[in-house]
Amino acid sequence: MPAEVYYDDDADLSLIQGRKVAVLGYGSQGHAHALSLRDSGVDVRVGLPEGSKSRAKAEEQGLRVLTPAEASAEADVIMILAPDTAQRTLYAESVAPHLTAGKALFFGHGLNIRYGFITPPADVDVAMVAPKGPGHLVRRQFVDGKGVPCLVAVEQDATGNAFALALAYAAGIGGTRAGVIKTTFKEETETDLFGEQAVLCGGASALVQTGFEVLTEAGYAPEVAYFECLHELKLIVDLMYEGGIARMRYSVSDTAEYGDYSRGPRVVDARVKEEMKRILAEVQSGEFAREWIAEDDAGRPNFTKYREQGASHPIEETGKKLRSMMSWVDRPITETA
Ligand SMILES: NC(=O)C1=CN([C@@H]2O[C@H](COP(=O)(O)OP(=O)(O)OC[C@H]3O[C@@H](n4cnc5c(N)ncnc54)[C@H](OP(=O)(O)O)[C@@H]3O)[C@@H](O)[C@H]2O)C=CC1
Ligand SMILES: CC[C@](O)(C(C)=O)C(=O)O
Ligand SMILES: [Mg+2]
Ligand SMILES: [Mg+2]
Repeated sequence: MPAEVYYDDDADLSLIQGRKVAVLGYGSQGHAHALSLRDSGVDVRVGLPEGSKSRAKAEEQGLRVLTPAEASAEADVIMILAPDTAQRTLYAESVAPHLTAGKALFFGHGLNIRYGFITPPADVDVAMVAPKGPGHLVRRQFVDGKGVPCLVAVEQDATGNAFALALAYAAGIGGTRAGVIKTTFKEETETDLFGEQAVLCGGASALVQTGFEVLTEAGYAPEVAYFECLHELKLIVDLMYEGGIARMRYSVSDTAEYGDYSRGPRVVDARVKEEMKRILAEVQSGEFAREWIAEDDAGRPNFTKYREQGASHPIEETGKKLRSMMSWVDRPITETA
């Protein structure tokens, strides 16, 4: 069944302009939501712990910063944009005591609701506004008068108005300029986790690193391998983004197109598809979510090791050198914050 899509004309921005909104967290998503809501005429406060390094940034950008508990007490729409692993404790200590009947609890990703780490009371609205893109792009698009498409879902509709309120919130961050798709917490959470693990982050990183290793181990220059396996990937993905895989195949040489058809399925073969299915099953059963929360509770020993290994991969050193020669590429990721 095709998804239902909503645009600016379907949203009533005044619904969110008439509420007090607390954005808890001021990272990638938090800064984009808080600044864009404010610019859309919404009464916003940011909730951050006393020692948070994000406090100074939010204040510098003209936002009122309170503790998460103070912000939750004051607001009637509370958007949780702290890291997924911090949300359980943040909710229990600072949000739940102030979550009185008729308030709305919003999320940017459904993990804590989907896997039962947070169970809100029955008399509040529970909804999600999840931009399908990184927060810095969400903000940049909004400032440019455009928007990043969002997913909107309602888990609990205590007031009968939860979807309209979520749609208004999505309009406030530019989402309805691009299109908002109605989904469920289950669908958003499971597809988001699968997508970032198997394709977007895990799959793509492993593909790039492995291609780079094969070329450099065979004696080719790391700089040439970097261009082939990482730099040009953006150019290829941009073509897919603009017009699908067909547009990319139209634009590359016939030689590349034949290599794509005849060799690509040998790289991502039936074994890889089976592994993707196992990854999806771990997401659906909650095995991944429980593993990740336990990893965080234990102080992230594996995460830290993986991060160090990734940072010391030879492709990073080569990339750093090459990107410094390309001024248009080497720009800070926090430029919108
Ligand atoms: N990154 C993205 O683009 C996307 C993220 N999401 C979802 O959005 C949510 C936020 O993720 P993301 O923006 O990446 O997070 P970030 O890690 O970028 O930022 C987290 C923010 O929360 C603050 N924070 C940490 N602990 C607490 C706490 N206990 N109370 C309040 N604030 C706290 C951090 O402050 P400090 O500076 O002190 O660390 C920081 O400002 C997640 O649910 C994620 O899955 C959804 C779509 C895309
Ligand atoms: C692809 C990663 C993501 O799901 C996102 C930016 O949408 C995330 O969790 O950061
Ligand atoms: Mg995502
Ligand atoms: Mg995600």
